[in-house]
Amino acid sequence: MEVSGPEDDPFLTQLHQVQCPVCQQALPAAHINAHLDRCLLLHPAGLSEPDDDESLGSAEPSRRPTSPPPPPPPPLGSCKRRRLSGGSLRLPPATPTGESSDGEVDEPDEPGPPDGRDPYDRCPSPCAGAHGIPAFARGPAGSPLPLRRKVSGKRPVAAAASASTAAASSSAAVSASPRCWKESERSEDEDEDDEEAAAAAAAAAMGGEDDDDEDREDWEASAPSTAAFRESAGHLGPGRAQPRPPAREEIWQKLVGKPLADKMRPATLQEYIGQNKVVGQETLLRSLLESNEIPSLILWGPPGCGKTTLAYIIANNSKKNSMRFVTLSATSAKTSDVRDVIKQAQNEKNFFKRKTILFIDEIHRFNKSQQDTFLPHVECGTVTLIGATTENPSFQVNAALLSRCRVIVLEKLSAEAMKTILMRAVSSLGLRVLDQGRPTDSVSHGNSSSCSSSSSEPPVYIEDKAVNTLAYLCDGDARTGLNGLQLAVQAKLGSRKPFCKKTVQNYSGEGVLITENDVKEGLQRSHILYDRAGEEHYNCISALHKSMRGSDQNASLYWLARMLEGGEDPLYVARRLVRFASEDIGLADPSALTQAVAAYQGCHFIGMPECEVLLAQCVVYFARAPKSIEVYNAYNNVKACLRNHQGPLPPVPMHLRNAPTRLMKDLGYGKGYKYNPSYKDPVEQEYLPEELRGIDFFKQKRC
Ligand SMILES: Nc1ncnc2c1ncn2[C@@H]1O[C@H](COP(=O)(O)OP(=O)(O)OP(=O)(O)O)[C@@H](O)[C@H]1O
Repeated sequence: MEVSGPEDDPFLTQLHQVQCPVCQQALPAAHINAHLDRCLLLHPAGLSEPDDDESLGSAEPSRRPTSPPPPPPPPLGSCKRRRLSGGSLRLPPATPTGESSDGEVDEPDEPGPPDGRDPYDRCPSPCAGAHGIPAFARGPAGSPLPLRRKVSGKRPVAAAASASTAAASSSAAVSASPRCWKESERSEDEDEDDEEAAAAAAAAAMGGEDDDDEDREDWEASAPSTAAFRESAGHLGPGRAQPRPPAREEIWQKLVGKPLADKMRPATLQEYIGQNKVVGQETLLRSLLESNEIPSLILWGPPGCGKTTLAYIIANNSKKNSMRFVTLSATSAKTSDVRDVIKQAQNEKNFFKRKTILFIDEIHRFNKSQQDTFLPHVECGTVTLIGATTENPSFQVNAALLSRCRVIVLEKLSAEAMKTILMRAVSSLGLRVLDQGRPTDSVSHGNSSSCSSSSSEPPVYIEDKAVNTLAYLCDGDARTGLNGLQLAVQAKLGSRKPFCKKTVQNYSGEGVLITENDVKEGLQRSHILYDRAGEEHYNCISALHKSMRGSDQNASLYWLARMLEGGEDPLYVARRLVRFASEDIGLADPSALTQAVAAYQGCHFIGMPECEVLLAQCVVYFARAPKSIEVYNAYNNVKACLRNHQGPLPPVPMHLRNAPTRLMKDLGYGKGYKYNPSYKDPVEQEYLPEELRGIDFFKQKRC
């Protein structure tokens, strides 16, 4: 909350005198800004006076209250600090989005009073020291640059205000990025990132653009943020000076804090790699997004393929079009949270005609009745639902809800797409890619910045092969790939072993080299992508069954190993083998059933890992065995016959009935039955009900 002071009262404003920091002249507070403009022209070096700066700077910490009680009216002359200090400027909050506890994001607020913090305090750029008069930048040689603001035609306060606008827009840009709108995910250091970005934008606006590029780069390297990452990845477009090739410390700093995958999250469709079937040019979803017609969607795909990212991109898009975007995670949200969101959405629709998009991550974690809560509201358009799920929505999402949503199937990212994503990260970290096939001087730079010849620090390299391997090993999961890269780099930089030039042919430099092995270790593939409770469980067992049916012993072993290595229960596989023995091998090799039951019992006795070979033996036996579905088909025919029968089922013929009592015998049960062993020759006897006489379930397809 801003503290009110005498300058707020027109009478007191006239009455109170302030001292010009340039010429030291005392004059009414209301005239100080107009005076400063003139004074700066007359005394261009005036602000370099160390005493003044120092006095203002040193006064600053004590001025900043932790909790702001209204101060007593200051004595004459003391209000110069209040008037000129950055803290008294009406700056927007560092994070201009207000979010409710459920993650709702509102539009940026109007610029308001700073909430007790001076953003300039945080900026380590050269002008940050000038707390009192933040706009006074200095030239490279330390000379002040007073004319700069004259060119811009802004007074210090006005310039600072425009800086604050720049800060706001910078902050808004950051807040529009996905990592900011999810309140629950915001960490303190993210807030700091935003504030620092805002302060930097303010500093840049005040101090000019040319001189502080280098300082700004330093600052960005030491205060990593999404903005800095995106900038170094070339997102800010042409015309920006490329950052200096970063040394180990700078790279290390960039990796501190949030996971690399989060920092690299794309904010626009242009940065969204792969998934062309869904969001490529001329796809339905893209045109809907471009025309701002967002239907209710279920995004279905494996982990790390970009579901949440796509939702964030839609969020950015919808915020631009003044829609509300509310996010809930089904892992933590309760039904009451959903109701609250719906209620707010109704109010927004009724009173402000604003649409609400509700994003529910992991929607499959909501039970059916929770899903029912928003069904009518999706139906009537109160909310547009976007759900993300790794599970097959046909099983996990309420059928009624499903029919009101368009299901978008995202695929695992291809190795090429993964390579692009990884190279983007490599570039933004400032690593250089070492292509072993090329001679020394053609080492490709991950960052196209100028060469490090000017840098005293040895550079950090990553083998091209290492990036390729990572792209393949992460199995289409961008999060795994990026975080694997992060771990590899951190582990290598942490150990601080420079690489020996002999290790890489043709390279004669010094520095740190991240190799394929580092990447493999970083990826930590202790688990194979396999979800015992979900989709992958059914996919793999189906692949095993089909491979055995197709007599492909290699594929059969592969799918078996993939399940067992992924932690599947061996008894689950063994049960499937018992079924396969009858369903697919049947009477072509009746001992298959015995094999399967034996394998089941063996697994039961000895468990994993020893039982894996039992299963492997059985699987290969089955893959090689002759196949017959004769029995299986015939039995299906019988079932169909029963199901399709019209009217009451025919009675069991009397001669086939058992007659354990006298009464039953008297009633004709068992009468006329021919006991086969009593006959030397085959017995002529009917066993089917009369109306089914002559039917052959083995020949016909269906009854
Ligand atoms: N198509 C893509 N283009 C560029 N980066 C991507 C893409 N998909 C994912 N990423 C990167 O991978 C990270 C994880 O992606 P995201 O959170 O969208 O995955 P997800 O499919 O929602 O996974 P999960 O189901 O596990 O939540 C992102 O932060 C982003 O850096």
